[in-house]
This record gives sequence, structure tokens and C-alpha cells, in this order.
Amino acid sequence: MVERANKPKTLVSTPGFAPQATVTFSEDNSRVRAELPTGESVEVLLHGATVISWKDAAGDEKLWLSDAAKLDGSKAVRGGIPLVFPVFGTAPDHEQTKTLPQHGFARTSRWEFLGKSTSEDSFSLSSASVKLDFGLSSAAAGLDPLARERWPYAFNLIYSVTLTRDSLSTGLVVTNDGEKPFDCQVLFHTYLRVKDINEVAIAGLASTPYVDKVSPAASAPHDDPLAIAAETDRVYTPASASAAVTVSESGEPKFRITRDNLSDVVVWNPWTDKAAGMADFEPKDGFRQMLCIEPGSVSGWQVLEQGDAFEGAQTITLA
Ligand SMILES: O=P(O)(O)OC[C@H]1O[C@@H](O)[C@H](O)[C@@H](O)[C@@H]1O
Repeated sequence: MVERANKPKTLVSTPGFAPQATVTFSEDNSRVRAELPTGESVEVLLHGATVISWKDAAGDEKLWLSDAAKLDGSKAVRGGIPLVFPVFGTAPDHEQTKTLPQHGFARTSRWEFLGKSTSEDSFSLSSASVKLDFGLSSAAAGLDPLARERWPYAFNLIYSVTLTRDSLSTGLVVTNDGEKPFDCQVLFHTYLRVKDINEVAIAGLASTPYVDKVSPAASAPHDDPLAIAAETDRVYTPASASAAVTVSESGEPKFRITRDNLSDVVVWNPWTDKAAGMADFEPKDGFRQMLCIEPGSVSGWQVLEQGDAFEGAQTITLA
């Protein structure tokens, strides 16, 4: 069931049925928050359709958000899950996207909230879930003006954020609504929150080819697990598209990340010097509490002809 956005959303519960999720807007309409009857929550800023918070039932935050992140629409958000489209990084040699800013314009556009979906037949609290849908198109008023100027294609994006008791999924559908074909890349730039990066181990990328953006000469596949002890910026392309990446801390599994139709996984941590150089990165030693695991389709280009669609998704499960 999809409901249009009437604000504020309130809980509707039918006798005999399990209560449904609540969906509410902030006073200034800048963000939407969904909460399951059991207490898990997710918050999405319309600016960039950026997920800025994901909490479990105990209120523990699962995503890292910089204390200096701009949430007023003046800049892409430093933290949460910024959405990368239609270019990952910059692509000076790619004719269609070479003038676009780093990571494109999806994260700097204001998206429209399209509505929520819940499972009506959920008799049990344990199976409760809520999906929030957001839209952005080439005709949208909220589109970053740079996009209109520098990327003259007719496109439509639907972004879905689904919260269950133990997982968060994000999925993007890109459609070419125009006559001109276009190339695009997609990535979910997820900032996972950890307690101490020194205790973190990443499994599932063993023997996987990757491009090392920090030391391009040192891109030899490694054994499991991967530890982070310096600036790390790598684009992995696992042979198996469905293989999970698991993040453990102090020997305990913490997050399990799976991909749907996304060939690549970026692993990023800015470490001391890069964090010091980012004005919106606070506290400066916050890189010790974060790790970006970013599923995407970025090592090549999705080529969409008129009417074509591309769909990709990630699911992060609490392990
Ligand atoms: O500062 P930005 O534009 O949010 O990008 C952060 C990082 O994003 C990562 O995805 C890239 O691999 C890094 O190279 C980049 O530095």
C-alpha cells in the first residue's frame, strides 16, 4: 500500500492487527522519519534523499554523521548515506559527465517524498517494515541547477529506503525518459558507525581485484580479513555479484552488506590527513568511528537508451 505524503503521518492501528510504522515530517519539511512499532527508526533528508540516521530499537545509531555536516541544503551531507549519481568521483575523460561535480548531483538536489509503503498483513511485530520512496527527475523543481546546465538528459530516479527490524535497504531505479541515450554510474556512499576502527575487520573481499586510489601501484588482491590502519580508498569488483561483505568489530560480526545488481564495493576511510582537510568533517578524529562500505556500479558505465531502466540496491543487515 502506498500513501501519498500527508503531513504529519500518524500511526494507524487496526484492532487485531499489529501496529504499523509511523512516518512523520520535521516542522520545516526538510526531513522525513519512519519508526517501526518496535522502536527502530530511519531519518531521510530531502536534500539529496540522504539517509542521516538509522537506529536500532535501543536507540543505537548505526550510521556516522559528521558534527559539521551541512543539513541545510548548501552542500552534500558528510555522513549517513549520500547517493552518488550519475558519476562516481569525477570523470575528466568521459564526455557526458566531465563537467559534473564530484559524485554528481543526486546528493545536492532536493528530492520529493513520494509516499510510504507498509505490509498490511503484518500480524506480527517481528515482520514489520516500512518503505519510503523519493523521486527526482530532469523536470523537478528541486534539481541542482548544475545538472540542468551540464547534463541535458531526460531522466527519472526513484529511490527507496526500507527499514526492517534488523536491516536497512536502499535501492535506486534510473529510467531514461528521453530520446538521447545516457551513461551513468550509481553508488550508495554508506558511512557505517563503528566504535574503534582499529578493532574493525572486513571479510568478503579476499582475492578480489581492486583499484587502489591511494597507491595505484599496490593493488594486489589480499587475504581476508581487511584491516584499516591508514587512508584507504579502493574500488573492489568481486567476482560474485551476490557475495556479502561482513564488517566485524572486536571479533563480533556487526554489519552484513549484500548487493543486488551492483558490481562494485568501494572501501573508504580518509584517516588523519584527509579528515583534517575536510571542513565539514568533525570531530577531526571521527575517522576512527567510521568506515565507508559503498556498494555501486562504478567501474564501468550503465548505458541507458530511451525507455531503458537500471535498478540496483544494497541491504545492510545487523549481524
Ligand atoms: O568528499 P566527497 O566528495 O564526499 O568524497 C569522499 C570520498 O568518496 C569515496 O567514495 C571516494 O572513493 C573517495 O575518493 C572520496 O574522497
